[in-house]
Amino acid sequence: MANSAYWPALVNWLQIDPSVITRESAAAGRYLCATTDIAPSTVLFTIPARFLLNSRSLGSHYPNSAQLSAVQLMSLHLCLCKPLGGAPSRDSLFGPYIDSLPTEFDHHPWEPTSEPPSVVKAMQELRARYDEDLAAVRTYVQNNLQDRTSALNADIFKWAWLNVNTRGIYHRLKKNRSDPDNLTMCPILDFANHQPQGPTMSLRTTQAEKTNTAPIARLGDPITVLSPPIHVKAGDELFLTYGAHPNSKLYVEYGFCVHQECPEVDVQDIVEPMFVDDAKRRVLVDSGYWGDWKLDASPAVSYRLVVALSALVASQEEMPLWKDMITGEREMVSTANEAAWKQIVQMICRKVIERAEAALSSANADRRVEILWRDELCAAQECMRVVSLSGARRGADAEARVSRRRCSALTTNSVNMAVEPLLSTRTQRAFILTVTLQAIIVLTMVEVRVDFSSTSSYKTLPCYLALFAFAEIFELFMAFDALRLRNTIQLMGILPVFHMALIVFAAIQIKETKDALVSKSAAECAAHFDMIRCDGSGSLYESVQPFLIVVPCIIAAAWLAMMFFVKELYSEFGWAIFHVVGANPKMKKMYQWYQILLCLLKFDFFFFVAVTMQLLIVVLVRNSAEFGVTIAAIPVVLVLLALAVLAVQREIKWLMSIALVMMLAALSYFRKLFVSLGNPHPFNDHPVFKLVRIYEPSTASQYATTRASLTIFTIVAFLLLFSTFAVGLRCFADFDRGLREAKVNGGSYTPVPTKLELFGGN
Ligand SMILES: C[S@@+](CC[C@H](N)C(=O)[O-])C[C@H]1O[C@@H](n2cnc3c(N)ncnc32)[C@H](O)[C@@H]1O
Repeated sequence: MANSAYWPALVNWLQIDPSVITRESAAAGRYLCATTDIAPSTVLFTIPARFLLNSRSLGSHYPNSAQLSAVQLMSLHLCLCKPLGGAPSRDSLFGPYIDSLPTEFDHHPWEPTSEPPSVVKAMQELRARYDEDLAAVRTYVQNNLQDRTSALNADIFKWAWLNVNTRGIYHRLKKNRSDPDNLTMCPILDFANHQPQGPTMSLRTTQAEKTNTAPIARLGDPITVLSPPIHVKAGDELFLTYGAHPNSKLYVEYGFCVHQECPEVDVQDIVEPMFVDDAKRRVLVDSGYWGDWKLDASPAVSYRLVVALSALVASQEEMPLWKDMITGEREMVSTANEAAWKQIVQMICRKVIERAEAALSSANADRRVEILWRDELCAAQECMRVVSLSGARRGADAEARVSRRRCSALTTNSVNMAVEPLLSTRTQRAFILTVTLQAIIVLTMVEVRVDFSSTSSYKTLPCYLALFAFAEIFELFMAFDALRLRNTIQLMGILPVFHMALIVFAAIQIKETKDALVSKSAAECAAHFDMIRCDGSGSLYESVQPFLIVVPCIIAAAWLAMMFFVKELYSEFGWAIFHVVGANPKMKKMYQWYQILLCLLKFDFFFFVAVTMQLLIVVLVRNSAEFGVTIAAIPVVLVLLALAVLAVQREIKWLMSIALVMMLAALSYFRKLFVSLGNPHPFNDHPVFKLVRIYEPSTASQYATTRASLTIFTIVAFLLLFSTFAVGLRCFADFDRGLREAKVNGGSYTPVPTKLELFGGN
């Protein structure tokens, strides 16, 4: 039958009216698309079990079919029933379906041409699987179907086998979930092309899968296909995700490549020859870490490769430490060992880059092969960048320390919690030194050189200085904390945002201080000079002005230096995240939200204290009820913040719920305070605060600066708390999804499956 006529015959045979149809494109062959607008996750069609081509539906039609695997039996049936010479298939069981299959696989990669070595190896493995199946089917036919031996043509068998391999999907038919015979071909669904990300169709969980047993019905369960979880318009293509496969696998198993965000390279062909020591090879084989070693763009090196290379460079004495590492008892063998394997990784990267560049410079007729080489180049370049930033520079230091460390490393059983000990790299030390130095200089100037004791009536100035000193100490704490936790988000929060705000705040204070101090006109000062209220020679303002100007300059210079170090630290900490939660992109995303929340909670603390400080120093009347309420609020809020940290770290749902509700209450508190500050009228009857003094004409000028800064601080505190609440909800949604275990287990690195491994192929 002509291939274009398959569709009416197919739906007629299936006796369904699906809201989908097939179309054809030059790039991806036939594909499924919607015939009408479709609501999210709606049933598109159901294929009854008798129309599914698998070991159950075929088994009873072949004698001793248990001698064959599902792939072999399905391939045999297709081979015997292939439509020939333009006529329809003569198969009474699946004829209309077999007529809808592709007529040839000319473009499917079969003989290696100029693919990367790991792809060539995968192609050879696929061929070995094919040869084995062909041999098994030949034996079976000779023993059971003697009259059909001439029908077993190798070319036709290849066509049949490739159909099964590219169109077979997982379908529960056996007792054991991992039985390779849980495989079927499903009419209509098998027109769906692959899309690695984004909303795709899905299959309703079958009864057998729900009860985790073999299906009760003789032919198994039907397959119900659901539309993507979004609105689909008529004419839109409907995709499936075949699995989270790299291009090498898509190419070898399915014959196509797609754009990959995070390509990877299998480097077994480079690493294997490095193991000249048979004993180490055996250790890796016995522990299950032999092979499947990859470099990728993120996080750079697969954990299996880390384990293998650590063993490769470990001395005999270090092998017990290596064993502790793979059982999760320690993070790494030693700093020196890590530096050494990272150097080998760089060497591997160089080799991959060289060979990829050579392959890409020679014209390649096949676009797919070009993509495969580009993936290798991209993954190796990115890996090289990350590893050289994180390891090479400190490799030299580490090697110098190696002999000293080796003895102690061998005698200690302590678990290394971090990738590198705190402050062990030059970048970390330089970063913290910069923050500390600028804090010391600024604090010294603020506290020692600028004596405002004589201006105690002007509360604005001591308040500003107290705020500034607090901000410097807070920044120092945050910097240490970010390094300790390898928290890149916190680093970003400190630098471009917080430190920049400090510069602006310091710069504004030059004018604010002048406005607050110099209240007499030049004429008044000429008549009667007042050291505090006048400007000019001998005045207080003249003595503090140089410091007011120097402070923002120092902070700005420190900002530039810190920017440089943060860039380096960012790459260095990429490793740490990998060590904490592994390579899984979903897990990394969850970890990033978690880091953002912790960071926001710390900034909440700062802004809460800053607002409270200003209220207590300049606004509230001592001995008033409001003063007491504000003092009492301090421990409550600090406990709230601490509880929120605990709740998110341990994923305690009830505690997190309480923390979120309290955040909402605190938001309304800040909103009220903000409304009060924005109101030009006095607040004698404000329920919480009496901000009267700030607006009284007699004292208004003294508090002008504080009013502005208090308003800004209140807005920022409100926005921060609001963001904390929103991010808190996001993190709450991630509770019980494996992040806590990943953090606790640290070095287990078990990849969490992120996509349905739907289509066949191993
Ligand atoms: C299950 S079939 C899908 C229907 C198929 N296109 C057809 O013409 O019958 C799988 C095959 O579709 C093609 N394919 C699927 N997804 C693709 C994609 N994203 N890009 C290119 N080809 C794709 C490949 O040839 C693959 O082996």
